[in-house]
Amino acid sequence: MDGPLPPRESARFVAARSRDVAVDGEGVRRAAELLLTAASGPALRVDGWRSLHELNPRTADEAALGWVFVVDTLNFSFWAEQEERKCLVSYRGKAYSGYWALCAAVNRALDEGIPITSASYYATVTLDQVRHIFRSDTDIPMPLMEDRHRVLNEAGRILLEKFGGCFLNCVQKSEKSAQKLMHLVVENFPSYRDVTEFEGKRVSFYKRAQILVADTWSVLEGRGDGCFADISSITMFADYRLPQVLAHLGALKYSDELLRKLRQGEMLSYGDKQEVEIRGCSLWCVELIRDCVLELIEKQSEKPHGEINSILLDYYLWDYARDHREDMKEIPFHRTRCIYY
Ligand SMILES: Nc1nc2c(c(CN[C@H]3C=C[C@H](O)[C@@H]3O)cn2[C@@H]2O[C@H](COP(=O)(O)O)[C@@H](O)[C@H]2O)c(=O)[nH]1
Repeated sequence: MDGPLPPRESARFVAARSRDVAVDGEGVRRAAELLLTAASGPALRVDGWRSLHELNPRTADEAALGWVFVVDTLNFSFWAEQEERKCLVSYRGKAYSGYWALCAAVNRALDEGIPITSASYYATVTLDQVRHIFRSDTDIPMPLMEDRHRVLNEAGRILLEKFGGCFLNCVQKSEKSAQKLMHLVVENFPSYRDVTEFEGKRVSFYKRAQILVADTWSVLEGRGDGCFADISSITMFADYRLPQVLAHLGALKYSDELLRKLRQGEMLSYGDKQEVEIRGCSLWCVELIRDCVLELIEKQSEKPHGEINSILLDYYLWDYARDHREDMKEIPFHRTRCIYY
């Protein structure tokens, strides 16, 4: 059986048939203009990944890649049932939530002498140890703890069996191709197989596999083993924050029926028609925004130093969503519990 449509083609297919979610041309242009103002700044640069985020690794070595691999293996489903009662992890005097709580817990474990980024450790780590490592300051635990334990054991065992326990070996097998690395990850690590069906077609968004490639490129600052010739073929990462910020910017429109569901906090299952429409249209929307940004850059005199791609636009929009949480309260995010995003 042939594989699923690749992410970009999946998004195009879904967006063309979507009924409850639509990409808005005017909103795409407005979002592109917002991003253009950032294009010459530090945010839309591959070396921004480290300098802008204090929890990210300070080095560009094998240990840093090991950190990226274990974090992106667990990079899913942090949203809380009630925004005011959520998992928090304090690290070096600062409390973090969501994705950053995951990073803070990993760094806290390393400081405590727990080798959480070592495959030989997390291949056999127990559920109780995982609960301790990712413990919350509040009485609200990080969601899907049992799933986190399972995917950690699975990823650790496979990394030991197939790549000598070292993610750098997997990166080097990709021979500086982002697509090859993404497929190596999806073929070897089942928890990364973000594939579903839409109107009879198998579609893929590969959110965690793509962000793993992007974070590998970022932690290596696009140099050496991270100098991927085809890095711009990686799309945005179809999570639950990007749709929210794209809707907030007017680039994505929801039907009244879907908006009512989202406002009521109704859960959508992974693979539901409306859930796939939200993810597919978001991915397609960022592709159109990128095309628009590149068009606008063509028209202006000074050019940004490096290539603007969907990864850098995604990172910027994701950070924007976190910084504008208050302004976005009216736009709910969709609630899906799964290990894929
Ligand atoms: N589209 C996209 N989704 C991303 C990321 C990140 C963090 N990555 C980079 C950002 C800074 C670092 O430099 C990392 O490289 C996490 N997520 C997703 O968001 C959700 C968590 O959200 P909240 O509950 O608010 O923490 C969850 O699905 C998580 O998987 C990204 O960048 N883009």
